[in-house]
Amino acid sequence: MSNEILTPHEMAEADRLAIAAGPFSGIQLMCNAGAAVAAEVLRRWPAAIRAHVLCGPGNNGGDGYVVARLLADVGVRVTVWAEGRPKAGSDAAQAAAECPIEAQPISGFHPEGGDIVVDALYGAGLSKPLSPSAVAAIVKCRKAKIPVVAVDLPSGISGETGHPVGDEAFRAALTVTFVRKKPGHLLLPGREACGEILVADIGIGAEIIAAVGPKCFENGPVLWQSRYPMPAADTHKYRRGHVGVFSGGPSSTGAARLAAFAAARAGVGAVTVLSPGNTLATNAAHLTSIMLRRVDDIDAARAFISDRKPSALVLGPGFGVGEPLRELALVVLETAGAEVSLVLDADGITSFHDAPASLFIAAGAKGAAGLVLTPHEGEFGRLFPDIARDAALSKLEKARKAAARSHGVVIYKGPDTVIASPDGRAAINANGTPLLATAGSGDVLSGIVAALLAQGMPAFEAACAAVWMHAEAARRFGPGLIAEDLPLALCPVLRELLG
Ligand SMILES: NC(=O)C1=CN([C@@H]2O[C@H](COP(=O)(O)OP(=O)(O)OC[C@H]3O[C@@H](n4cnc5c(N)ncnc54)[C@H](O)[C@@H]3O)[C@@H](O)[C@H]2O)[C@@H](O)CC1
Ligand SMILES: [K+]
Repeated sequence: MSNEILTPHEMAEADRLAIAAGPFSGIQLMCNAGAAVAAEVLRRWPAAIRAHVLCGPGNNGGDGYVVARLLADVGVRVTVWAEGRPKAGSDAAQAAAECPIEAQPISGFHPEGGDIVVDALYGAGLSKPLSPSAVAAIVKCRKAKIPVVAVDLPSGISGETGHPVGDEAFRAALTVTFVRKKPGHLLLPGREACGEILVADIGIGAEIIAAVGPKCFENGPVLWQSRYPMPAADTHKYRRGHVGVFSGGPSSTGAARLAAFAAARAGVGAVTVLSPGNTLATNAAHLTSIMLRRVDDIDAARAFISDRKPSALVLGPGFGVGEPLRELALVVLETAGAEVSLVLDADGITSFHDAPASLFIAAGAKGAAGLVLTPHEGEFGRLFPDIARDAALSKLEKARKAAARSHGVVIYKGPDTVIASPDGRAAINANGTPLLATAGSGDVLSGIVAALLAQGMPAFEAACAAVWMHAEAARRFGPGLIAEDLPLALCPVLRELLG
């Protein structure tokens, strides 16, 4: 299964190229799409008494007329409820003409228990909030508690953003989409409105998708496994990279240790916690295989970087917001060298609230260290306030703009984490779990990212892999998870990844 994601615009381009290249015409693609939906309805609900097919005026409705015809052909009692009529001469008009069932106005739609609803009102072409009669249909489905199968997307949800275009959208038990997923299938709340998602092949081949050139992917091992650092038989600890984690002051050392433990579990050969003098004893009491070095100021940080040549540094977790952090981050970016990466998290992001440009300029300079930023929603708003405020942008587009501006890979965290690279590539993570909404889980993520960077994985792939592994570890551990559990919970995930 391919992991590319097509924006609705790219999907329209794929349709156009496919129709031009043949062998399928527009109406044949529509028939293939309708056939895929009808087959899935029959497979899952073989005993359904009656199917209601809601058809809109565009090609989504066209798919619906095909579904209605095919279900009726095999003896299902089908009623078609239409909102608007297809434009004369369109593929949808042909599909409606070939459907033997007379469409009735959607206002008369009245489902009952045991029925199935096929929602083919609007898909990629949704351009405004749903009409009152479409909203009434949603309410009737909800009250009747009957399964809804969405064609392409639950009507009301934007395929671009995953947000409802108005106040209401269908909630489907199953969404059958075509060719590839769209961002709205993976971004919240669209993901929840879709129910189970099935991607049907309608005859648009991989060469057409390659010609469209999508740059967005569903995150998963297929995307990055070939770049995953496999330890060679003759490796030794420094060949597996060295991560340095800056510790905070006396009351906040735990975050750095969480990142350090996670980095160690994620396969880096050596990890050093860089600790101010007043926290050395606390850190020492909790560390065994992880090294500890006193770092009280910029000079000591510079000395560590030049003596011990770490390949990745984590700065921010528990460190404290302010000028010392800003200075340290800029020194690392400006002097550590392009072979070193800096993961800036938590306080590391908030510290640049008033001066984000200084960070972005330093990260964009020739020879600068690599930068990975890991903001959650609040931190994202502090670093990129104008992008965060722009309601027209999807989370995907926000992350992409932030990556381009900051010259860093951005991990925009949340239940639908988006990872974006300054080169325009992006991935939407789909294995997130509410179990990760626990204190310290972000520190662990930073440690995993740093470990993969330190082992030579390219930054975008390292960020994607870390996000996926972090969520996978949480899922497998299950309820009761706290951040301390996550590093050890990585082991079964790694066992599978490393084969
Ligand atoms: N060749 C193709 O392009 C294919 C398209 N397919 C289907 O085509 C769909 C996209 O078709 P369209 O681009 O025609 O878009 P839609 O069918 O989603 O809707 C477009 C029409 O609805 C109107 N409209 C949009 N929002 C409305 C609202 N809230 N209330 C009232 N009217 C509204 C628009 O003005 C336009 O007339 C896909 O979602 C998919 O289901 C499939 O048949 C596969 C092949
Ligand atoms: K739909």
